[in-house]
Amino acid sequence: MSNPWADWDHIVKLDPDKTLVEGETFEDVCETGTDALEIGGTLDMTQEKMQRVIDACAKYEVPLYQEPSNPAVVVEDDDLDGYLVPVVLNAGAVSWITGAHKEWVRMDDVEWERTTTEAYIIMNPDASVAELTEADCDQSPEEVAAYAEVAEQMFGQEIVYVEYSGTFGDPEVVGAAADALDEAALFYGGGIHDYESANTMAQHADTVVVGDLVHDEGCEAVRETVEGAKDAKKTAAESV
Ligand SMILES: CC(C)=CCC/C(C)=C/CC/C(C)=C/CC/C(C)=C/COP(=O)(O)OP(=O)(O)O
Ligand SMILES: O=P(O)(O)OC[C@@H](O)CO
Ligand SMILES: [Mg+2]
Repeated sequence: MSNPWADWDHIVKLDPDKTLVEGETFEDVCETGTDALEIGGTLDMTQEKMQRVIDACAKYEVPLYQEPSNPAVVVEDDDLDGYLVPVVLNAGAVSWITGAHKEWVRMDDVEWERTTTEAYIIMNPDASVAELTEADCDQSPEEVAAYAEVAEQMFGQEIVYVEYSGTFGDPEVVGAAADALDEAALFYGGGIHDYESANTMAQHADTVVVGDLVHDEGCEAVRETVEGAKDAKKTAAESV
């Protein structure tokens, strides 16, 4: 798989278990200016719910990726541009590092040319994803940087994902991860809710991921985060 995310500043992550704001459509989401859609969540995922969102987004231009939270929810669909499959580096339960993946490969004919892993470092202990994976979220900036380096240099990961799902994280942690990476892309997600929060994290991360906001506040709020992320990239480009 080539890496289209090299051009992504902003992703909207759609949770198939949540609804859009009343009166809004997936077309509105696609028109926020986001660079890609990732479909996934931790709790109560099913293939049917995933499929519904894929079908609703298929006809728009924005690249569409599934982020499966377990092998049973993977949807085979040509409308998807690909699969971004988490590997949780700081999981307490080894299943989320390799076990689920082993089962997936055993069960399915994985389309490797459309599949890339995301090396997650989970940092918010209150997130469902932290509970599920029994993640050890007590990590200093130096430790997160070390995880990022391990991901890229030892495990050849193309994407490292600093995940604060549900809360705005520490920019110092994200900056440390960014400094540790050479070629790998750094995704940041968690608590981005306005221009400023998107702008701050996009100064460190290559790509910011916006989740809850689209479901809770809607597309106008998401559009502001797109602007915040894009402005951070513009400013960085101007200063070199
Ligand atoms: C091998 C395959 C196909 C899948 C396994 C993939 C793995 C390791 C998943 C574990 C981590 C996980 C559940 C990632 C899903 C994406 C994610 C982090 C969503 C954020 O979820 P939360 O915001 O915590 O959950 P809710 O919004 O559902 O509460
Ligand atoms: O829902 P939020 O807090 O925006 O987090 C986005 C994403 O990183 C979740 O996997
Ligand atoms: Mg969530």
